[in-house]
Amino acid sequence: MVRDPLNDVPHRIKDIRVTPVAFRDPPLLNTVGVHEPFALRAVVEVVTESGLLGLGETYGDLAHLERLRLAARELNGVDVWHVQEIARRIAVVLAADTGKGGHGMSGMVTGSRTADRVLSPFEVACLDIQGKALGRPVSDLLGGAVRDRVDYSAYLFYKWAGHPGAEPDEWGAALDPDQLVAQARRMIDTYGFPAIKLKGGVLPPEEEIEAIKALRRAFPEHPLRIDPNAAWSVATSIRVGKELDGVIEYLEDPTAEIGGMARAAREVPMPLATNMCVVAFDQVKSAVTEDAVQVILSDHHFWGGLGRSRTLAGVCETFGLGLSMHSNSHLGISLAAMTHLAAATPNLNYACDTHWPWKSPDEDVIVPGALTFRNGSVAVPTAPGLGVELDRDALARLHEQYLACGIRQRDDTGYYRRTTDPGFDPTPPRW
Ligand SMILES: O=C([O-])[C@@H](O)[C@@H](O)[C@H](O)[C@@H](O)C(=O)[O-]
Ligand SMILES: [Mg+2]
Repeated sequence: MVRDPLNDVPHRIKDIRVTPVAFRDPPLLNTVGVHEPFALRAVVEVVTESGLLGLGETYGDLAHLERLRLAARELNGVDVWHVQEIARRIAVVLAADTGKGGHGMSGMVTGSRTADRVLSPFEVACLDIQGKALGRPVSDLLGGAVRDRVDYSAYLFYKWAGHPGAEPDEWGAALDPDQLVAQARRMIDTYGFPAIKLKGGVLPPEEEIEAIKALRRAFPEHPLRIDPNAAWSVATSIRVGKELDGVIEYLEDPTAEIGGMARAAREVPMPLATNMCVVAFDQVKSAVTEDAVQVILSDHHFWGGLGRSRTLAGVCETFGLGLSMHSNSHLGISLAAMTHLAAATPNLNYACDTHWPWKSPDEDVIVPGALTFRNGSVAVPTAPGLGVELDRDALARLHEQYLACGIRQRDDTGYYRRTTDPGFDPTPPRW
C-alpha cells in the first residue's frame, strides 16, 4: 500500500458528496441558441479517512449528476494516489452507459468520452488531496509550474440586453460591431486580457467578419480568434478564412467533423483549432493524418482530468500541434484547476479561454481572494492542493438556487425556441 511519506497515514476515500449548484448567467448567444438565466455546475467533495478534503467541479446536467453519484459509490476505500484504479472502477460502472445526454454543452460537444467526463472531478479532487498531504500545489504534482501567472483571453459573446421579460443586465446588448467593441473594451479595461475570442456562428458570417475587423481596428495588438462552433459549411469556412487572412491567430471549429476541417484547412491561411472534432484520444490519429487541425483546445473536464490533459499536451508536442484551452461557464474550483494545468504545461502557448467575466463576482463556491485577474492573468496558487477553499454558506446558497431555478440540463436551443423562435433549427451548417 502507498503510504503518506510525511506521516504514514493512507488517504483512502471515505466519503464523496456531489452537490449541484446554479449561478446567474446572462443571455449569451451561440449557434445552438442562448444561455438560460442560470448555468449549472456540480461540486464534488472527496473526503479521506485521514480527514483531508479534495474539491472538483464539473457539469451539472441531471444525467451527468446521476453518473457522478453512480461512480462515487464505487470509490470508497480507494487510495487517492491510485487515480488509475479510480478510472478503472468508473469505466467498469459506466460500461453499459450509452453516453446520451448530460454533456453540459447543449449539444455542441458530443464526442467526448462519458467515462472521462465523470473521472475528471474525482481526479482533480484527488490531486487536491495529494497536494494537501504533501504540502505542495497541484502544479507541482503535474511537473511543476513553468510560469507563475496564466494568461486568459477576453471571451466576447453576442448577447441580448437582458433575459426576455427581465431588466437589462450590466453588460447590455451586443448585436453589432460597435457594441462588441464596447464589450471588449469594458472586459479588457476590467481584467486586462491580452487576447480576444469572439463566439461566432450567431449572425451571418459577413456580419461576424465585420465585427472581427472592427475589433482589429480597436485593438491592433491583441491576438484575435473567432469560434462559430461548426456553424459554417466548408465553402463558407474557406471564404471567411481567406477574408480574415492576417487578422486572426486561429480559426476555431469553423465547420463540422475531421473531414470537413481537413478540407477547410487545405485552403485557409491560418491554423484551424478545435474543441469539437478532437475531444478524445482516439480522434487524434485521423486528425493528424488528415492534417485537419493545427491547434487543439484541451479541457480537463472532458479529457479526463489534469493528468490526461498533460498527456494530451505531450501528444500535441509530438505531432507539432498547437495547444490552447477551452472553457464553459464555470466557478472558482475549475478556474483553479485550469490555472494549475496551464502553469504546468510548457507548450500551452495561447491565452486560455474563460467564461469568468460572465459570472457575477458575488456568486461562487470558493472563499474569495485566492484567484484574481491582473493584466489578464491569474497567479498560480502556491498553497497546498488547488489552493482554494470551499465556502460552505455559498455552496448552500447556490444549491438552493439550483433547487429553485427548475433547470436540470443545459438547453440553449430549447430556451431560444421558447423565448424567441419556436421554429429555430440549429442543425449545421447554418451558413
Ligand atoms: O458557452 C457557450 O455558449 C460556448 O459556446 C461553449 O458552450 C462552447 O463549448 C465553448 O466555449 C467553445 O469554445 O466551443
Ligand atoms: Mg470552441
